[in-house]
Amino acid sequence: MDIVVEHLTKRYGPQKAVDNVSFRVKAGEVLGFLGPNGAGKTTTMKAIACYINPEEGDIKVGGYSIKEHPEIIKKNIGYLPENNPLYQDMNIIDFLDFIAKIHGIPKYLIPERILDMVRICGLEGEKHKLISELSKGYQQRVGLAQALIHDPEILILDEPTTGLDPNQIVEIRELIKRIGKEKTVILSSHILAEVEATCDRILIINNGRIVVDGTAEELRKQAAGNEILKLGIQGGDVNDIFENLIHLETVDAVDFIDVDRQLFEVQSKEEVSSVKSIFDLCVQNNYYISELTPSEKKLEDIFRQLTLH
Ligand SMILES: Nc1ncnc2c1ncn2[C@@H]1O[C@H](COP(=O)(O)OP(=O)(O)OP(=O)(O)O)[C@@H](O)[C@H]1O
Repeated sequence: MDIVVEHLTKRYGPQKAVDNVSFRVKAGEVLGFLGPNGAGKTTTMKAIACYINPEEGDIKVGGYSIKEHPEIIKKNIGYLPENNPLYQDMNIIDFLDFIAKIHGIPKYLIPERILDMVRICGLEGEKHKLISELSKGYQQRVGLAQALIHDPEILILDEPTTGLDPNQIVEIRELIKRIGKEKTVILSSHILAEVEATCDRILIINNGRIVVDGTAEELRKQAAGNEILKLGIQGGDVNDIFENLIHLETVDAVDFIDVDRQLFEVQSKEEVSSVKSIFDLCVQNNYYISELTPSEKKLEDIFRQLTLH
């Protein structure tokens, strides 16, 4: 089932939490929804899961509008809300049984569905424990199990690794990746590395508006701009080398990184590379290159650049 979000706007009082947002998620895709606190991620996800009504715009899930057929959409969506609200005084089996009944799963199918969830979410060893006795990581697995029990085609996970320790984060990401092979997943996070590790595509939202839509690779390219090289040159006076570099036709700017080690940062002009002209310069002057590496802008920097207010 494809998800099509069209001109979605949601206001809280005078504030637009989501402002004319449009995007599409193809069936089978794992989409990372990324943004700083208060960007509008939860609001958008709640609207897709039919928990809130937007003032303007529409969302179609498998062709069904959230305005006309929320009951059909809810059947096809599994939702893990932020902070994962669970009944602490129930054990896992009873809790999943309760959720299965809410979803209207036929009684005779429920035991099998619960066993499937326990297996898929790795809950075998803990299944008779009270939820309050579980670690945060296992509670999150129960949250995933409740979202999956009615076998929805789409899974919406709001910050699924918040509050987990590093080992639990890795485990939950692995689990999401496995589930993502069979489902359409939208996952929100404000951690870029998480989205990059788990998702096919990234959507960045800021102040209620989409600022980027693409793969991590496209995002890097879009923000990469001009070529930047970290360059080490030996065999000549550091200031002469600097002067020679700055006069190369392809070079826009040169900076010292480390004078003693004769390391420079060279920025090329738009859409050209300076690698060949640097090489020719070294040959002409009997210099030699001790280091030449393109410096890649980190995704983290790109994210900050795009979401700075
Ligand atoms: N029920 C509400 N009443 C009033 N304002 C709200 C309500 N829910 C959200 N907002 C506001 O809407 C904006 C978007 O909130 P939202 O929860 O969608 O952001 P988010 O990207 O999920 O943030 P976070 O990462 O902090 O969870 C915020 O400014 C928030 O304060």
